[in-house]
Amino acid sequence: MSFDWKYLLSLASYSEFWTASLTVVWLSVLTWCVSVALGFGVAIARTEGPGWLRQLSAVYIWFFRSVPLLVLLIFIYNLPQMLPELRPVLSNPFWAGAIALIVSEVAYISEIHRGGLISIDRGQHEAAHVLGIRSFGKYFKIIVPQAFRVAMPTLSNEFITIVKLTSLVSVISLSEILLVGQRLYTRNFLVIETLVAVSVYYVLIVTIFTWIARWIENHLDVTRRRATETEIAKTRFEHPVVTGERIRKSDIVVDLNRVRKSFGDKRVVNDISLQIRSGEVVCLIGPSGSGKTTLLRTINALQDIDGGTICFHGEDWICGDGKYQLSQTFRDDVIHLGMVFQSFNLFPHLTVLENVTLGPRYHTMGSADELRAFAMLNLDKVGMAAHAQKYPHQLSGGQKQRVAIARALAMKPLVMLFDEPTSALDPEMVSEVLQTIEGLAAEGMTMLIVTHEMRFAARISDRIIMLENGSRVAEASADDLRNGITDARIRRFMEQSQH
Ligand SMILES: Nc1ncnc2c1ncn2[C@@H]1O[C@H](COP(=O)(O)OP(=O)(O)OP(=O)(O)O)[C@@H](O)[C@H]1O
Repeated sequence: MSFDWKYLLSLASYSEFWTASLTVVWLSVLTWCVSVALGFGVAIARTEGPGWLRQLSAVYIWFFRSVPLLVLLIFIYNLPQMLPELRPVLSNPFWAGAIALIVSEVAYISEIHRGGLISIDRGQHEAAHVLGIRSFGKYFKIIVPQAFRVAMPTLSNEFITIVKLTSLVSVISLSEILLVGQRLYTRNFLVIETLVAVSVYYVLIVTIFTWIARWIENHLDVTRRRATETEIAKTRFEHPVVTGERIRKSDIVVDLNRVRKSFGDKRVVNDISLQIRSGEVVCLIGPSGSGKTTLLRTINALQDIDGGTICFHGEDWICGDGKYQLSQTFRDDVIHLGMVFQSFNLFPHLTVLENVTLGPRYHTMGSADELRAFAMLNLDKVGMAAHAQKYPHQLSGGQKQRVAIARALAMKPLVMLFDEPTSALDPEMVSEVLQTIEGLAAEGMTMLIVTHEMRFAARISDRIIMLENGSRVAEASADDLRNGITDARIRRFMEQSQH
């Protein structure tokens, strides 16, 4: 028996195949889109939810990955026998098929999303925290877009799997491509030719969607975008003083009282009390591992404490005595503490301008035009206005850190916390960041800075506090800094660090 080419070619214009192809496309797109959306919910519940929700999502994933799709299809299609009220929906093979596919795919796709979610650096969550962006906004604007980009190649692969899985829906009589083919060859017995045509229709669909997926992947990949510099008229920005003139006020902005923190058996912060007054610049110095970063991070609750209390502007803020507790206003007020991280923690999927406006826009701190203007003003202050339309990967380390400073300033903070802002920078980029911080000090910004840059610390500080093994061991006052540091321990440490 010879291969019937003429018959095969005639199937190219067989309208039932085209109708069935549209059904397959519609069913696959619907399944993929709904499963991608619901899968995110399950993945977030599995990674971040309370214990019971994590368990529930784990059981869902385990169960529906174990049940064969064919069994699920037949079960759902026949469910109206038990629950007749479901008949209007489930007696339609398209909807029964779509529901079975979605229920099964959510289990698989949520695991793909989980891979994307756990690949996102912890620093992204921390940056959202210090900008006061709460869970929903954080996931919607920061985490999910990045996780989606990471998961996209596997998700597009899953789409192709779904296209092929739709052929199983023929068991509940949905007229998809395979069923149309089966009906044909049971009439004409041209099995091979008909199955070749069936395959060609599937290949066509998969090819078109592979192109579309590649286009989406490329579109989401910001590293492919060209860097564009923004033309800036030099006189355009007026720089208001950030926190008023540099006057020593008596009001205490941050007040730490006997703060303690241990990791396991190791006491990392040991009964530290520290007051920072408005307009004051305090540097924390000390050997590596002495607890400087941990102490700084307790102030905005990036790190919890085991004991002691922290007040912000005279109000109870964090309590570590007994059960660790944040004040009721903490979530609203945390935006008044600007934070600059060692590793910048810029949002890589957003432009420089979008990075700086994200927090103020989330908190509706003004109209879009006002926020854009204020962001440009802050970018100009740190010398980055010309780079407003670039993405973080298009910047040097020093430039990234200056954008991070502008992002913190855009929230109009009352105090800025710097966690070793130059440690991740090449030596030639350190000075540009230090100059920016010195500019803020000159404007009267209240700052607490963890640094290993001793000359900078001596130049900029009103006070230097030295930690060792988690304890506050020495202090250099404003007088000391003006007239020469008398404390031998600080002097020795600063001299050693400069060599
Ligand atoms: N999440 C954590 N879990 C366990 N141990 C931690 C954690 N964070 C910090 N530590 C430990 O706490 C100690 C103090 O760390 P911290 O980063 O506060 O020191 P540091 O003075 O800032 O050091 P460096 O100057 O090197 O950054 C170190 O021994 C560190 O290993």
